[in-house]
Amino acid sequence: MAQPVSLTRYLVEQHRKHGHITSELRLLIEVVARACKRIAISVNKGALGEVLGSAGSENVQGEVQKKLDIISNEVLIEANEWGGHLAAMASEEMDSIHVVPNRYPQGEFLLLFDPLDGSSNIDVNVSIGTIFSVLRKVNNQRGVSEEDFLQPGKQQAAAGYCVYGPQTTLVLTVGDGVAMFTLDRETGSFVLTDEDVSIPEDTKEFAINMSNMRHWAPPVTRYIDECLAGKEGSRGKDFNMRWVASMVADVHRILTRGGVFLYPWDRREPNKPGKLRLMYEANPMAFLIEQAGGAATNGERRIMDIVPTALHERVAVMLGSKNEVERVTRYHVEAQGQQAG
Ligand SMILES: O=P(O)(O)OC[C@H]1O[C@](O)(COP(=O)(O)O)[C@@H](O)[C@@H]1O
Ligand SMILES: [Mg+2]
Ligand SMILES: [Mg+2]
Repeated sequence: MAQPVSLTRYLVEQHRKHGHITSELRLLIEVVARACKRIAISVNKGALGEVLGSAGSENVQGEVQKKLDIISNEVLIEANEWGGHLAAMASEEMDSIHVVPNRYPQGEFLLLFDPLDGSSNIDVNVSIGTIFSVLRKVNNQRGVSEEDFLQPGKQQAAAGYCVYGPQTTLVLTVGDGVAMFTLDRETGSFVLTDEDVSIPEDTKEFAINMSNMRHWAPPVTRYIDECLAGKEGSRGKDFNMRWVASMVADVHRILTRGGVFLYPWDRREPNKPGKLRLMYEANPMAFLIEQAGGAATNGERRIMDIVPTALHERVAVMLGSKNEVERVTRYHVEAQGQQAG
């Protein structure tokens, strides 16, 4: 039987054989993976570890923080502060960037994360996760500032997530396809369990929070109405629906068996482009999805082409099986054309 391939060996091969990553980036990814293992331990303890429930505080976006949001954020900050060639970090749970102190020469990477995605699922024992994105610090002549982070997603050096579900699975791209690693709890290492992940171009499964239906824009209503009409409608096939309400779990399903995920703009908060965060959620997931042959747009344009103007910027998200994402994007473009005409 072939020897299992650990995350470390996979990264060493990406570095040595394929020249895709530097040893500094390899180290950084290993530190993030180690932090995810520690978060997985807290998640698994649940009520025994007193990690469930609210922390009684709010984050910069005005959302109530769960204890596990804060614990996961601290674990990631602590692990990466000394661990891996970083200039600074940014997190969904922190108001502003965290500059890595006193390092000479200054680290060349920027790390962004949603430390705990799917917070509403923590207390009910449903899959949650950590999402991360790595950028390069473009200008190394001066100190680091928030401005350094405002790069489009296409400039990501690496991205991934770790889903804490029935298995703990780390999913990673360094721009050379998507690989999945399952945590072997007996040995404590992430083992390569899937490589060259590929999303089918067509699907019969969509993911959207249907309770927001009355607030959607017409192109989203049109797309979902057609799915719901099934065999008898214009699509000529029946669709299934799934909504975990943890983006990591919904994206993991799509990377595993295809599907389309929509979190569109809606009328509840009309001044916000969407609910999900561009830098911590949409960009890393878009990178993974594109690397697996899928597509990711905000209904108008490729997510990874958007140049952010603020760290905590929000965005509408449509991602997954290519033909479905192209269809719902086309509906948005057609609706704009009608408005303009
Ligand atoms: O409860 P809703 O509105 O359906 O939102 C679910 C979405 O919110 C999120 O939970 C937001 O993530 P956080 O838990 O990191 O705030 C996404 O993971 C998910 O897709
Ligand atoms: Mg999230
Ligand atoms: Mg979160």
